[in-house]
Amino acid sequence: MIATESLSKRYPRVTALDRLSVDINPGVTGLVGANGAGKSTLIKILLGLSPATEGSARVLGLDVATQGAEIRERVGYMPEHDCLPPDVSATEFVVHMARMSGLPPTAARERTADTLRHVGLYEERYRPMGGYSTGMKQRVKLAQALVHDPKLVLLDEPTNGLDPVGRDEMLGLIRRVHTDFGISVLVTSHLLGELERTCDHVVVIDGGTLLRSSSTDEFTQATGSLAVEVTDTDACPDGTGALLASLDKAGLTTRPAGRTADGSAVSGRVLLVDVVDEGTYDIVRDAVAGLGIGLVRMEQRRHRIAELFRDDDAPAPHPAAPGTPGTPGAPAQAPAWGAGWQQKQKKSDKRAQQNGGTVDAA
Ligand SMILES: Nc1ncnc2c1ncn2[C@@H]1O[C@H](COP(=O)(O)OP(=O)(O)OP(=O)(O)O)[C@@H](O)[C@H]1O
Repeated sequence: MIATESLSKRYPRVTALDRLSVDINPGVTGLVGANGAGKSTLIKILLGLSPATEGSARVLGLDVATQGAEIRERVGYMPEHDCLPPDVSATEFVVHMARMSGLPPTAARERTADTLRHVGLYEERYRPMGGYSTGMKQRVKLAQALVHDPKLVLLDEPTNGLDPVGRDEMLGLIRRVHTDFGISVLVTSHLLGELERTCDHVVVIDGGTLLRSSSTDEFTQATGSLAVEVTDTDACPDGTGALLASLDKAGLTTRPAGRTADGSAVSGRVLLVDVVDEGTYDIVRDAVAGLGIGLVRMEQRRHRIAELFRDDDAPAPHPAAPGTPGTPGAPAQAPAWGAGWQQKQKKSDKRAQQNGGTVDAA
């Protein structure tokens, strides 16, 4: 679908992309990076809207340097910024965009009605868009990207400004763009966590360079950890603490399941136990039975993408205080960016500041 080869984009004071080589296959791909990592720059180059300084890129086999117009005929684009005229309705706007893409009037109207229904806009599609909520505006922006039935859509931060429910709905819609219509998707986000549920593949960039490109499964593959949750009893009022001590004594390595951005544990009732071999399961079971407490669950645990980008030297998690409230069964609320990402984010922010509003005409 997309192939870049040593792609660079240099502005007078900032290198937005630095020799980026990446291949993106059909499906739903997440392009993730902190603010200023170069995501929007890459999208603009892929659409043939901004020339690369060095290197090359092909989209659907077409050269971005010379075949931008052909690419834009076949590719839908949802920009990050608010681009909707306030005085026209969603229907008028999307019909207009469909006509601009070359659809005849009747087909443009039919496709508009179908697409707006698909993104969940009904009666309100006849109202001026100036009165729309952020969620409704994002849906219109998605609809105009889909209306000409492209083979690929490039979605720049589609969940920006949405509340958690709105984010989930938008991510569900994006997933269905591929499953229902077979349209491939490249979606950018600075939130790692939201992409692991939506994407088949994730490309991570930082400071314009490729950090990692792998399938979501590879990112989150099963680890050698067991998540264990136990109950308390009158005889053993801190079941988790007692189990931790018992497993430590048996020579197993244990730690609390999660930590917040400041490194403190949030899921005090869930312990992670490193699996040494099959015998680990028996040791945990016997320890629970020996303490006379109940076993709520014992399951193989998967990584969350954000965990892979935590600094190794980040503060170690503290064992939870007895009785720390937690959500049994739910993974700990990992920060969108681990400590490593936060440092990189600061670097990127600094880079953006250094840029000091310099705007390249490109
Ligand atoms: N026209 C421009 N002129 C000069 N510098 C630019 C221009 N466009 C982008 N940059 C700089 O290039 C870097 C990458 O910007 P880009 O918009 O691609 O990042 P991004 O990952 O999309 O971040 P965001 O999510 O904040 O938009 C930033 O440092 C930005 O300030």
